[in-house]
Amino acid sequence: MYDAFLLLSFGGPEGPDDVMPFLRNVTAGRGVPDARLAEVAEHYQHFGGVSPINQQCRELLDAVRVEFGAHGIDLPIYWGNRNWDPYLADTLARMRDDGVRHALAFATSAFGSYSSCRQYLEDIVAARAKVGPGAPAVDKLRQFYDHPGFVEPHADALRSALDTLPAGETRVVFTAHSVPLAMNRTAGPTGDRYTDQLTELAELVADRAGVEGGHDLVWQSRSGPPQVPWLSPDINDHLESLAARGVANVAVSPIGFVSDHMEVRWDLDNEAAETAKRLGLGYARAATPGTDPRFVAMVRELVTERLDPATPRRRLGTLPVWDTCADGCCALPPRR
Ligand SMILES: CC1=C(CCC(=O)O)c2cc3nc(cc4[nH]c(cc5[nH]c(cc1n2)c(C)c5CCC(=O)O)c(CCC(=O)O)c4C)C(CCC(=O)O)=C3C
Ligand SMILES: [Fe+2]
Repeated sequence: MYDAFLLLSFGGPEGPDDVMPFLRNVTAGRGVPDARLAEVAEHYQHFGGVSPINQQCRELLDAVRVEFGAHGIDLPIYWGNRNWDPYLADTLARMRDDGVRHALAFATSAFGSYSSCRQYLEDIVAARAKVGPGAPAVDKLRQFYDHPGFVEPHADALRSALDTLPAGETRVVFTAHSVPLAMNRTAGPTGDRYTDQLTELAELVADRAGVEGGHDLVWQSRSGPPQVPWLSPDINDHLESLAARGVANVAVSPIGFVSDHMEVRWDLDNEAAETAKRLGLGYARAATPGTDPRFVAMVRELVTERLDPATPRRRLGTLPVWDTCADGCCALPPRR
């Protein structure tokens, strides 16, 4: 039934001149103030205008190709992005030309919510419409927030980060991309699925990393106009509270991310690390899954379970997951 694999990702600039056009693609019609765009543009320019996400996608594709080969999965592999080259519509046109009829898509986000799930489904619809007759059908793989191939690399990375910290009271801080409160309210079939999944994932990772004495879940990389409420606290504000409480060290686990996106490289490795330094907090940031063999095997398992319904569907969490999202699930929240 399925005849191709598609990596569906966010996309990112590949040089200084790409940065502003990329940011305009991301924020078209989203009401993000120019001042915020200028600030984020600067983050990208610190890296020569190159987002780390593209290289990470290429590495994941290479690893998936090897993994498929080792497990006899004979699907051609494609890559298409929402916001930058290779654009999804161009990829779908190429797939049509290659004779692809029905692809399985792995999106580089583990969670529900408009930004992390529904928007990818809309990207598929829009790209198919642009390609027109003969565009391949594309089915997105299930949300993998609680798959052991995602949980275990995060847990091991947290353990390693904890092991680098000096003596003293250490707090484990899980972090994910903030979203508008209204977006969390429409996440999943009954709302709040984004925060519920992250809350459960934080517990799964903390358990497996042997964390004792509790942990926090906080938010980062807030965008949008200041009068719109987003998930809080922000990680930097939270570090202030921890320092005020006399905590000596923080181990930061970016469970909201599959790889070291700009939000990890800049907002954590630079901004949050500086905040910690200013406050005299010891700081260690845990690695993201990237191309951890368990994460790559997870991608293959998610494909296999769709090719062969007899395949066990591994997961550790308790919230419902499904293959096909209902209409209106993770809807775009109303703008005020
Ligand atoms: C939930 C979520 C994820 C995680 C799930 C997932 O992975 O999908 C995510 C990922 C990413 N977000 C990214 C980049 C950006 N996100 C922006 C803006 C926004 N993100 C939002 C949410 C999310 N974003 C939202 C609600 C906005 C406001 C505008 C809107 O409603 O859409 C902006 C505009 C400037 C700004 O930050 O204001 C940029 C540049 C990159 C690429 C990074 C790289 O280059 O490595 C990645 C992986
Ligand atoms: Fe984003």
